[in-house]
Amino acid sequence: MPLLEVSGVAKRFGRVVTARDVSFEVSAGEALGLVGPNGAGKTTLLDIVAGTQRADAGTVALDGRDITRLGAAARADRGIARSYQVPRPFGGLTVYENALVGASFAGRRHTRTGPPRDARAQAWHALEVTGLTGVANTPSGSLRLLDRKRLEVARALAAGPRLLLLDEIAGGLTDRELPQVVDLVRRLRDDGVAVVWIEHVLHALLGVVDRLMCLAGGEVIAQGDPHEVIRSPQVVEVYLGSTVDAVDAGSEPATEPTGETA
Ligand SMILES: Nc1ncnc2c1ncn2[C@@H]1O[C@H](COP(=O)(O)OP(=O)(O)OP(=O)(O)O)[C@@H](O)[C@H]1O
Repeated sequence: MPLLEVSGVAKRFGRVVTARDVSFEVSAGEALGLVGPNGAGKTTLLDIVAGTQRADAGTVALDGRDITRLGAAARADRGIARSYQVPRPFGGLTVYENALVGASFAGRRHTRTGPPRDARAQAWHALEVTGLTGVANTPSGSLRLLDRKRLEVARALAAGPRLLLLDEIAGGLTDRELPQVVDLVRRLRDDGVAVVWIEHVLHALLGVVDRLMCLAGGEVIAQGDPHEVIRSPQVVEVYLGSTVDAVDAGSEPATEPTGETA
């Protein structure tokens, strides 16, 4: 049984259709890459899985249980965590305190007297995994971009997710920084966390994901083996254009810049 099962999801904002009968599955410990042109509906799809947006139609199931009607907090309780495209840590809090906020978001661990011990341990573990223990006491507002991206993952990870939804965590990073993020996602996946990763930095994605899905105009136009997907004529036409041969070599599709820069 797949860990996540999205079936027949539809969503529109007025005339803008962001999902039209979208279906996909993710197994435990599997990494799925999500690509597509700007405005294709990728982030909205992540929102629908995380429960921060309601679909107009379709279902979302986790472990075979329908969670379509559950809100974001209840889904977090069940093991879904997400990062946001533009990291917005609580700038006045330290890196550790930000991770602790993430750990406390997992409702089952929250008590009226504050975060219990295992939340603190979980927060510290998230900093260890993401390589942030050296800046644990640094105010997060003063972090460089790479560490802000790591903190965004750490905050999500601190909630102890089984399914981690990542939204463009590689955007704006340098060629020297990128492999660190790729390695981080790979380790999480290898530790058994299922990952759905939206990313325009294709060669970063291709270094990790088991499967790739391309969304355009709210429709899944290809999904499957990553290298087959990037060579699919439809994906080349609507997303990659003439850069397809260069993608494996490290170039990126010609999209509008969407991530923030350093
Ligand atoms: N809350 C909202 N209200 C109205 N329109 C919205 C809302 N959220 C998203 N949209 C619109 O839905 C479309 C899809 O947006 P979405 O952010 O899901 O695309 P995306 O594929 O993630 O794009 P990008 O690669 O640029 O991040 C866009 O046209 C966007 O303007």
